[in-house]
Amino acid sequence: MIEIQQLVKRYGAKTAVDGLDFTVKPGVVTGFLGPNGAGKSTTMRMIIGLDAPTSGSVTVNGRRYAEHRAPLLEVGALLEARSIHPGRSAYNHLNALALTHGIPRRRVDEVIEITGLTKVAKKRAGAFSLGMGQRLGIAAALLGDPQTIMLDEPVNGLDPEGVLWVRNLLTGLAAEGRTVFISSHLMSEMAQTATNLIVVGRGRLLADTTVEQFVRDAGGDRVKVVCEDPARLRELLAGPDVEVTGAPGSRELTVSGLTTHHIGTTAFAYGIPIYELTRQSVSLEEAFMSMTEDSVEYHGTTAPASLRSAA
Ligand SMILES: Nc1ncnc2c1ncn2[C@@H]1O[C@H](COP(=O)(O)OP(=O)(O)OP(=O)(O)O)[C@@H](O)[C@H]1O
Repeated sequence: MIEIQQLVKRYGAKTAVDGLDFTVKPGVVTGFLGPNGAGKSTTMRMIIGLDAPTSGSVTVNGRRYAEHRAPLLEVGALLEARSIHPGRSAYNHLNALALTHGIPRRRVDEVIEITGLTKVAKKRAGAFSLGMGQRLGIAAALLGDPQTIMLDEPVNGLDPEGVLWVRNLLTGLAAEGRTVFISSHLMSEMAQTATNLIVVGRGRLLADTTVEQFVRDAGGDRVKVVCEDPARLRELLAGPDVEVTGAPGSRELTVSGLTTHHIGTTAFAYGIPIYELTRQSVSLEEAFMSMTEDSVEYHGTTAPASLRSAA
């Protein structure tokens, strides 16, 4: 369990983290989302004591990171995948870490196997591809068999097979009851891996929710209906927490608060022909973009200035 209370981090005039409050619970994968510069890495660095908060507190399993007798056995983290000596082999890197933390050598072999590095374990890490480096970083994070695992952009540089591997690994670790906290700005990936979501923008908390609720709040439960008698269907569907909209003269309605099943069976019961009945699913990507549009630090343009001024 990671608990963050009123966390603030300032670098001179820049406030990177601005009063964050949230808890990362065990047993599920929690995604940490936010646009570039939102404060994700800074928050993660404070969780493992690499940076000190300006104010507020961060604890892992009830204690500050530095107060744990064997922090590596408590929290495994991947923040900088490339923070390894290039001349050292993966095996020697992990073995050195294990030796300094009282971790048995067989655990080194185990994490090498779990992360699929067996064939390259004796090679110089400097010659590793980005994906192999990422696997090595994850191996180091798992070395102490920690209850809490925190990974910054874990799928960065991985091929589709690697992405799937990380997804299965993380959901498996969470299923064992561990706390799994991962950052990304790849919404689509997060949608498939995480159950809970913490969304930040400009250092502030924008949402502390589930992936399901996040999408639903963004309008993901709307149903498009095209039918013969929209005015009549509208009357039949009316009820508390149901919203039906449609333009006059159009056969199309947009319904929220009811399932396609309910709408279809109601129309059928009253003999109203239905021409289309579609659940309008908003992707996590769209939901995220609409939530964070005011907190993106670096806006790109989608068209050259000449085209925009002509439009
Ligand atoms: N050591 C530092 N000195 C000054 N400013 C910093 C420092 N570290 C981070 N910042 C600033 O704090 C803000 C938050 O940065 P941070 O790296 O935590 O964001 P992030 O959400 O991890 O972004 P990204 O997705 O790009 O990795 C940014 O504006 C960044 O420029």
